[in-house]
Amino acid sequence: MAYSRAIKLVRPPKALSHIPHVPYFSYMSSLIKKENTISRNKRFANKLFEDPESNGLYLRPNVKGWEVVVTRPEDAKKLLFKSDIFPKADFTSGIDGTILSKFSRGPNLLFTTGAHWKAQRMVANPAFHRSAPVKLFGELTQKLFRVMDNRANKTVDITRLMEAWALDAIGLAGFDFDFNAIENPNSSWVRIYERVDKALVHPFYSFFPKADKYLLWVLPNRKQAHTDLDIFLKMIDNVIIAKKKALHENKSNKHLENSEKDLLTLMLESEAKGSTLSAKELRSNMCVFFAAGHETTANSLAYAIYFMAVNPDVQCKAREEAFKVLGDAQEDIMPTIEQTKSMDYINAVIKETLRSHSPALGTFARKATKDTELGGVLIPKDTMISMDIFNLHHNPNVWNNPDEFDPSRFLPGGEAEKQINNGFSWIPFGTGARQCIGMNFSLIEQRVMLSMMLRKFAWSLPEDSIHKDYLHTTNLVISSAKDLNINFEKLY
Ligand code: HEM
Repeated sequence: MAYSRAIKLVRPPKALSHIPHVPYFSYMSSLIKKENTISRNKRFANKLFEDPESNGLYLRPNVKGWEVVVTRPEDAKKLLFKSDIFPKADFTSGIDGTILSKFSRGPNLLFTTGAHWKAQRMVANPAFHRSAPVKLFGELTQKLFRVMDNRANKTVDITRLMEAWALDAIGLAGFDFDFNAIENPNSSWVRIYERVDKALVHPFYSFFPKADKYLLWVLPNRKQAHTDLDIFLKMIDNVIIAKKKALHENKSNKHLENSEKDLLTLMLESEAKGSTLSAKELRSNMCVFFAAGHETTANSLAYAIYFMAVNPDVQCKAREEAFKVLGDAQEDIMPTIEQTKSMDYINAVIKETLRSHSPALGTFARKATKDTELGGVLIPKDTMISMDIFNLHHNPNVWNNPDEFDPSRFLPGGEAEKQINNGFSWIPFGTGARQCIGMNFSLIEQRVMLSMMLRKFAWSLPEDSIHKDYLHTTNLVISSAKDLNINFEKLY
C-alpha cells in the first residue's frame, strides 16, 4: 500500500506518459535546497526549447500530484481564457488547520471558483478600480528616504528595504493598518507578520501538510508560527469590525479622496450597493492581499533597482524621464496619477523587469474538466495544468535574446508591440478572467516609488556582489533575491 503510494508520488501517471517529465527526486531536491531560478530552469525546462519538435509542455510534481506545465503563448491563451475547460484546481481541500489554509487558502478571490469567485470579484473589482493611492505611496517613499538619509552606510539590502516599504504600503492601502516597518523593522507586528510569511512558504509543510497539523508537539517553531498567525488574524478581524462600525456610523475616512481610501473601506462601500461578503470572506481576502500583493511588489521593485544598477545607461535614461516629468528641483516631488501615466520609459523598465524576472514564477494549477487538447497533445480529464511564466518569458522562440535586459522591447514600436500573440507572451500578472486584480495597484506603487528614487539617488552594485553575473533568485512560488546589496549615492 505505502509502496504503491510512493510509486504514484514519484512517477507521473501513465495517461501522461506522452509528455516529458522532470525527474522527481532531483526536482524536489532543487526546490528544497532553493536552487537558483535560472539554473533550475536551465537544468529542467530549457532543454525543451532546443528541440525544434517540442510543444513546450512538460510535467513536474506539485503539492497535489503531477501537473502539466505550459510555456507557449498560444497555449497560455487557451489555458487561461477557457475557464469552463480549465477552472482553477482546488488547493483548499484536505489541509484544514495548516498555516497555509488558515492564512490564504480560504474563501477568497485567489482560491474560490465559479459563482462563489464571481460574487467576490464583483465586490472587489470596483474597489481596485477606484484605488490609486499615489499620495500614500509618495509619503511612504519620503519616509523611506528619511531612513536612508540617516544611515551612515549607504549600502543597503534592497530586498529587505523594499519588503518593509511594500508591507507598509499594503497595510495602509489594504486596510488602514500601519506596520511602520520602514521606520521600525523590528516592531512586534512586523516580526509577527514576517514569521507568518516565512512559515507560509516552507516547502516541507507545502508537500507534507499533515505535519503542520499533527506534529506540532515536536515542532516548537512551527507551533509559535501558529500562535503568531492567530494573533495576526485577530488583528484583521478587529480592523474589519472597527471599519464596519465607522462606516455604519458614517465616520469612515470620508476626508480622503476615493482613490486614497483603503481597499477594505472601498470594498465595504461597494458592498453597500449590492452583494456582501461574510466576515470570513473579508478576512480571507485581506490575507490574500498580503500573500499575493506584498512580496510580489517588493521583489519586483528590488529587481528593477538591481537591473538599473547593472545597466547604468538604463538608469540614466529613467532618471532623465523622472526629471522631465516631475521637474529638476532638488526636493522630493510626489507624482500625481496623471504624471505616473506619462512615464513611458520607467514603465518600460518595470515591464522588462517583470518579463525578465516576474516574482510570480507561474500561475496556480488549473484542472481539465474533460479530455481536451493542448499543445497538440491529449490532456485527459482531471489533469492539473499550470502556466510557467518564467519559461514563457525566457522562451527564445518567443523573445529575442530573452536573457538580455532591454526595456526598449516595451517602448512604442518595440518587440512587444510587434508580437502577434503579444497579449499572451507577457503575462507576469496572468491573463483572462483570473488576471491579477492588483495589477494596476502594483504598477502605480512601482511608478511612484521608482520615479522618486531616481530623482533622489544614483546607485550601483558593490564590486563583491554575488549578483554580479546574473540575478540569483530563488523560491517555490514567489521568487526573491537574497543579499541583494546596493550602493546608494544621494543626489540632493
Ligand atoms: C508585481 C506584483 C504582482 C504580481 C507579479 C502578481 C501576479 C499575479 C498572478 C500571476 C496572478 C494570477 C494567478 C493565476 O492565474 O493562477 C495573480 C492573481 C491575483 N493577485 Fe496578483 N500579483 C501582483 C500584485 C498583486 C497585488 C498588489 C495584489 C493585491 C493588493 C494582488 C492580488 C491578487 C489576487 C487577489 C489575485 C487573484 C485574482 C482572481 O483570481 O480573481 N496581486 N497575481
